Amino acid sequence: MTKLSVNINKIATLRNARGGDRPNVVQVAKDCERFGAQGITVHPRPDERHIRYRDVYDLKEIVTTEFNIEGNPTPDFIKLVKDVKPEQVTLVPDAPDAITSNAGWDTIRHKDFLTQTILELKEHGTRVSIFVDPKEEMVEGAALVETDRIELYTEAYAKGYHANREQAIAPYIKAAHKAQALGLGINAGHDLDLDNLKYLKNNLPGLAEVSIGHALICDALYFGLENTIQLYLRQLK
Ligand SMILES: CC(=O)[C@@H](O)[C@H](O)COP(=O)(O)O
Ligand SMILES: NCC(=O)COP(=O)(O)O
Repeated sequence: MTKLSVNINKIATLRNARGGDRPNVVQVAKDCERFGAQGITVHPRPDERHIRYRDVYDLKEIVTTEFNIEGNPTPDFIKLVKDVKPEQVTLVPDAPDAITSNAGWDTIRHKDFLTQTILELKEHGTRVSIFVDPKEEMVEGAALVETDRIELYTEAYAKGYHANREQAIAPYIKAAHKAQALGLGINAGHDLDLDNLKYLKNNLPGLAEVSIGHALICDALYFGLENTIQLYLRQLK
């Protein structure tokens, strides 16, 4: 079964727009779980443009499914994860000023740093996933840094889907087969939506979890949050 983890970054974007507490991030997370979400994902960025570190502590108290914290493993981020002890942490090599995540780890070049960071986090009882491009050599590198899972960065798939979905998914299938052969769990995320999700799910072997935020929250503006979560879950059946 492929689990749906709802990324609620954009709820915090809307909340921050007025400086108040509406929409309430904690309440939305509770409702997402009540509507069927099998996980909650947040990506606290150094500039706290959307999810703030305070939100992460508050969410830890109420998330009853799986809490997945994504981010660049800066010292502040590592402290946050150690304090909160989520079910999963996903390490992403984002530059502080990146408008959004835009690359996977070079697991070969950063082998020592990733290994040390991953072991430190696993010692705190958190499952570790690392954000990687669909390149077999990067997956091979991931197997050498003690990570539990990889998260395949699906922006390229989403961009190529409408033009030629067979071509768009091909590197992801190869990367997933390589990950399975190496005993790595497989997550996926970034720019997944109601158009491209089912094809990914049906063709990617061993897909354990998708984390979806931007498109899902945009869809909820038209279809409502409960209905939208149900629509995404139906794509994963
Ligand atoms: C790693 C990943 O793909 C998501 O966390 C994405 O980066 C969402 O971040 P924003 O909501 O800031 O775009
Ligand atoms: N890891 C991907 C994620 O959490 C959400 O990405 P997106 O759906 O907002 O592009």
